[in-house]
Amino acid sequence: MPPLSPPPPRLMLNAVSCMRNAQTVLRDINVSVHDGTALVLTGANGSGKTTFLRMLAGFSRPSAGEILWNGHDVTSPGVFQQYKLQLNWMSLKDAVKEKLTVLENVQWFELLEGKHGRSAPAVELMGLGRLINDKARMLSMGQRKRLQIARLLAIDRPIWLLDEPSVALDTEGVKLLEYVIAEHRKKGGIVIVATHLPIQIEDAMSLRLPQRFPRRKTLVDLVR
Ligand SMILES: Nc1ncnc2c1ncn2[C@@H]1O[C@H](COP(=O)(O)OP(=O)(O)OP(=O)(O)O)[C@@H](O)[C@H]1O
Repeated sequence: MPPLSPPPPRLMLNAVSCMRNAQTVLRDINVSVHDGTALVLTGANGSGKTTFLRMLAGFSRPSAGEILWNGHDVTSPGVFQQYKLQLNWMSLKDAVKEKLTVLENVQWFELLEGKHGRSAPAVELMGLGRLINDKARMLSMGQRKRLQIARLLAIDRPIWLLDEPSVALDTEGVKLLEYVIAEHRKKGGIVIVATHLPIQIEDAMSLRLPQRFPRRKTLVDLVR
């Protein structure tokens, strides 16, 4: 029997560029992402990390190149409908509904997904069990972030797009985030993270986006 060829990447970016506000933010990006892997995006403020995630989420289209999911261009209408059901997008805007309880905030998304029974364990895992019936408006910033992560777990889609997921989390919260990322990958899930803060993600691929404009001297340079 001939040697088996490795499986094709689940996601592939071929020479992708992306414009925002008539300016090229991302230029000629090539990345292959297989099941169970993680990609960490780093780079200076404004280098395009959020733009990268937004483009993968389908909010912006590539201005050049192609994004392939299972070998199909995600911008094709038939493909996009299926592709977007694979995605779980966690942005800095937390979409927490203040008048609902912590549990209802997670269940709301779970129900939309046609699933049930995952919300309470997810809330417990994220250390919010004591607050499960409290109104979400009572939550601190870090607790709101934990609630967002509980939603990821309850919705349980394969491709996670996480924009600064550890902002506002305490040390235990970051450990929980690292744990849920590792568990998701063990199940074959994909995690793409934009971050400035160190997160321990084993064997993650790293993509550092270049600074977009030559840097001008700042007050910090002058002080140095
Ligand atoms: N809504 C918008 N409309 C037009 N241009 C935008 C918009 N949001 C961001 N940009 C521009 O796109 C570029 C990349 O922004 P982006 O938010 O992707 O960077 P980032 O790497 O995520 O930055 P940060 O580290 O500050 O979060 C920036 O130069 C910014 O000015």
